[in-house]
Amino acid sequence: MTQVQFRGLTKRYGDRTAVDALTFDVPAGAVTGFLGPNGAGKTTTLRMLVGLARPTTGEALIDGRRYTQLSQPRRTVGALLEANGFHPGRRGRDHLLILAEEAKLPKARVDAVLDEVGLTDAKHQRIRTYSLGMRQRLGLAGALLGDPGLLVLDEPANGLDPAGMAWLRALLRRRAAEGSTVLVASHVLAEVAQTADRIIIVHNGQLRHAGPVEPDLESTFLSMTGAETGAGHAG
Ligand SMILES: Nc1ncnc2c1ncn2[C@@H]1O[C@H](COP(=O)(O)OP(=O)(O)OP(=O)(O)O)[C@@H](O)[C@H]1O
Repeated sequence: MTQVQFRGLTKRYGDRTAVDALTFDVPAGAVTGFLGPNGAGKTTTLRMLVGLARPTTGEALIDGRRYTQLSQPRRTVGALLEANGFHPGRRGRDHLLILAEEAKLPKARVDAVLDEVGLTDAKHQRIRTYSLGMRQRLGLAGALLGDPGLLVLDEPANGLDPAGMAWLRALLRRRAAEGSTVLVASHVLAEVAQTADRIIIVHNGQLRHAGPVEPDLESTFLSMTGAETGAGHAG
């Protein structure tokens, strides 16, 4: 069971505060949807959780430690933050083999995760030939490689077709049922309503709401994020 805690987490870029004193917990054995308008600070928060950005103040803790203090990060945390960071000329399976080798994970995990994300038939294709949805699946395969107790996913449904979204939902539900901690940032409220147990809503870097998924998620979201929601706060 992997516990995640945010304590006064703050990130400033110059005089812009992207993440503003966020304090909340993410429970194990559940899918937590992380919601907020464009520019609300979701990606920055997740990047700090997985050690890709340094907090200005405060901390993001995984089982009481910062990401950089974890002894086996890939076995503890699986992250999908952007599906563009691939070498286009590399084959899907080779990409995962390199990750496995770096993390000292058994090669057998590569074929297991390729199967889990439905890419077995495409594993020898070069990544440049992959569709966006296939890249998302490859990114997820990388996140699953170390069989981690915590999944941190930023817009994982991007580019997935309806069958892909149903598959992703089942995967996240299964992981949570097995005791994993699953934190998913998304814009797609309908998808979150179907997948998540709990929601966190942020706006202007601040926590606006934390609680179980409610029947009318859209109303909750709109009231917590105010009239600015539709105003295109793309940062
Ligand atoms: N490297 C950076 N330098 C300067 N400002 C940044 C940087 N990264 C993020 N920001 C700013 O921080 C704020 C939060 O951005 P962030 O990407 O975390 O929001 P988000 O909730 O993930 O948005 P979206 O839903 O559009 O992906 C925005 O105003 C953004 O412009």
